[in-house]
Amino acid sequence: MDRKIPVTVLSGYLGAGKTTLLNHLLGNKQNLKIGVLVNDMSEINIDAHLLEQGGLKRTDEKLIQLENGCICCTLREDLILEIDKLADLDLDYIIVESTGISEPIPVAQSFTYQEEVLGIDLSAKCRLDTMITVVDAGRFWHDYQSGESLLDRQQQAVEDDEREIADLLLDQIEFADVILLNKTDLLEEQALEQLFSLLQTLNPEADIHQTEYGKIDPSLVLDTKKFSFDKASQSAGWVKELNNEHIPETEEYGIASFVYRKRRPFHPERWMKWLEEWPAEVVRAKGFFWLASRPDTSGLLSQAGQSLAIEAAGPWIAAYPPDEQASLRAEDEELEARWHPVYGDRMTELVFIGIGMPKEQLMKGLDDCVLTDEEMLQDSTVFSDPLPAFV
Ligand SMILES: Nc1nc2c(ncn2[C@@H]2O[C@H](COP(=O)(O)OP(=O)(O)OP(=O)(O)O)[C@@H](O)[C@H]2O)c(=O)[nH]1
Repeated sequence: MDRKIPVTVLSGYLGAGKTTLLNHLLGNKQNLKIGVLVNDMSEINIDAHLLEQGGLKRTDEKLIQLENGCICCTLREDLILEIDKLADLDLDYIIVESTGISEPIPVAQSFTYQEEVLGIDLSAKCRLDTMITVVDAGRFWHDYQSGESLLDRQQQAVEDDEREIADLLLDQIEFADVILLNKTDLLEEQALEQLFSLLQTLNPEADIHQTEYGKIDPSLVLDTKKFSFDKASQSAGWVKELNNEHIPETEEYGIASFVYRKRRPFHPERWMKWLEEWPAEVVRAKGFFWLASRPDTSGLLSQAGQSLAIEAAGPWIAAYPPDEQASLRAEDEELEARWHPVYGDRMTELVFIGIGMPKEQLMKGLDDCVLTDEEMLQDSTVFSDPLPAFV
């Protein structure tokens, strides 16, 4: 194979307008021979005439529906198998419409390595070109703030799928190369501009376009050469803030972000209380925290809408035996640069993105959660810790 087939993957929550966009692209594809992989839990609703007529020859087009119904990590084998089949046809382009509940990262990963069980290496035949996420302007806030899981809505991929809808929406937004803010007809101008600015803050690397019924110039979403795995993993606004690349603020709509950095641990009870009274203005928060009662392990906090999760982010290097600490510091310049003579790498670094956030007040509230000078002298075991165990 002398040329790798470019692939565009469409993501977006259920009903956002993926199929509408796909139909639009198929109807405006000029002379491209496009293979389509639809992975839809509901019935396929691509206009039949777009596949049969409109210059698309049956042999050129292939429409495959995955029987298991969903492109998720568990079902990735099906996806790889079917794209591999498509790639053997004489196609110019492949478009994959993933289900509204699939996470984009596992889908993108399928294009980057040799799948062991199947022995298929898609990266030899295909090139992931663009990850598009379609956002429903009319429903975004409703879904994001709903506090519901896929399970609540009976939309889970597998029986015990407890993913929160807000987390899924964010994964899809933060990993995209191109975001289509679709259904712009359903939102007032002002609210639309605000949502547009928020999307820019959540993913400063993405191209964002406003669309109605997915009507977009195909060259903005096909063969853009925008995808790179490393770039996509680093494009989220919170990652940029943590890396000290401050995202420009859009004063007009009150959208702002800041990082809270502190080389003092949180008092578990005061931190828990702060989490329980989560400020409504914060739309997205993510980062690492140091908890006084758990001096060996760093915590990872991730909030999206009503969904708030904490988990272990790995051991603090400062909890390692001194010789191991020394060798790790010698190997890792970045670690060495932020090493503190007393606390080592232990510190809190949390990014907050929100609308109309009272930054000073929030910073003050967080400062009140960290240990006082007196408490700093106490042993980690004296603090009662109501937070859930790290997993
Ligand atoms: N008002 C309005 N409706 C739209 C727009 N784009 C799509 N729709 C409608 O929204 C509904 C869902 O669109 P689809 O394209 O099927 O959405 P989808 O993302 O493919 O949905 P799933 O496959 O269920 O995940 C359809 O009734 C569309 O006609 C738009 O810009 N404005």
